[in-house]
Amino acid sequence: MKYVQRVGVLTSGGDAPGMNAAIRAIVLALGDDVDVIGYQHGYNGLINSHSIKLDKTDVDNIIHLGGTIIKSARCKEMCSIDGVKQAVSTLIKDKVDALIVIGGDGSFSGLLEIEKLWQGIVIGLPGTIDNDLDGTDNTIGFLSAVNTAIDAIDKIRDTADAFDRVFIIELMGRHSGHIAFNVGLASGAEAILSFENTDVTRPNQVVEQLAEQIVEHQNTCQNSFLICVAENLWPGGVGQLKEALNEFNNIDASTCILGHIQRGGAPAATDRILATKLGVAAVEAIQNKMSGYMIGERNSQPILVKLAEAIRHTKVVPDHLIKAHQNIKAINADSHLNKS
Ligand SMILES: Nc1ncnc2c1ncn2[C@@H]1O[C@H](COP(=O)(O)OP(=O)(O)O)[C@@H](O)[C@H]1O
Ligand SMILES: O=P(O)(O)OC[C@H]1O[C@](O)(COP(=O)(O)O)[C@@H](O)[C@@H]1O
Repeated sequence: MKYVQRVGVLTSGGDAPGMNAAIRAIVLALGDDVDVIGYQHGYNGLINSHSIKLDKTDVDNIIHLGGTIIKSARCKEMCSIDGVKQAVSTLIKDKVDALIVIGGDGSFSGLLEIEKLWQGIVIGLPGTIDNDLDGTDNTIGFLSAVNTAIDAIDKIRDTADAFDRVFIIELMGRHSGHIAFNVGLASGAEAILSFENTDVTRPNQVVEQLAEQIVEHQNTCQNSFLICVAENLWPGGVGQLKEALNEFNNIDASTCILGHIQRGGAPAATDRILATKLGVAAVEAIQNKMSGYMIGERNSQPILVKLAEAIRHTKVVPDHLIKAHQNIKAINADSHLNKS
């Protein structure tokens, strides 16, 4: 294969803090001799041939910015063979030698479709706040989202404490509980309801147990009670859970959906460093003519994971985190009972 002269980059799916830091690292590591084309709005940019040339000056002072300077999107057309063919024809027309896609498992599925029809090098960088990609300890954006949510919940705790209120807080992650669990643990939530520890096929049982826990807490320590709930877990949403608690035991809970604030804001230090490390490693992989890999991180070291492996299974919340929450809950309940 000839020397790599032109590299395409795009960001796809939900944006994640640190995507800009990754773009910066890629452009700087490739240096002046390689052209970088930023395809805009995810795969739409490839399909509709919307792109900008990226050079060193374009990535000045972006390491601290949330969002993505080349925009992101979800692109339905890419899920059809015609869309994939169109994307490939743009890569050929633009004489691109390698394509780097920063996104999650959906975006990597798109990249694998491109790989089937295109001779160039394809590399994925894990960019999603959901942290659900197998083969990497963390995805770019996850820890920033966790920090943002913790900041918000600390504020909710103040007002909840002032009124001894019950708050149900919804965290992002439609299919995975990494955000809900990590945020719940770090904000000291009294309850965490996530895919890994909640059987929503038995909603009455869940409500009964939760209500018991709330009443016991209110009787023993008279303080706020925070419940972190993963998005898309409870049938009908957190509003329905509030209603169910009210109907079951007259519990008056407030709800707060943190929503997209979790995706915005400056990337945390950890994400700036992760994105820079992985961006540089992506360039190294391209220079070594490695194709079909996600660049992940294991024990602080960049690693290459086959794209197909990275998306085969959704990464689940580790058991030790679930246990840690259970143990803390039990110890907390005991100590309040002993005091009363
Ligand atoms: N099976 C697929 N084939 C081709 N493209 C896909 C496929 N699944 C997802 N994509 C593309 O990737 C985009 C982002 O996927 P999505 O699941 O929304 O986010 P993420 O990449 O963060 O998981 C989709 O809008 C679509 O353009
Ligand atoms: O911004 P949208 O399109 O409403 O999507 C919301 C979803 O995107 C995310 O923020 C990120 O998901 P992806 O990275 O998989 O795209 C999810 O946590 C959330 O469920």
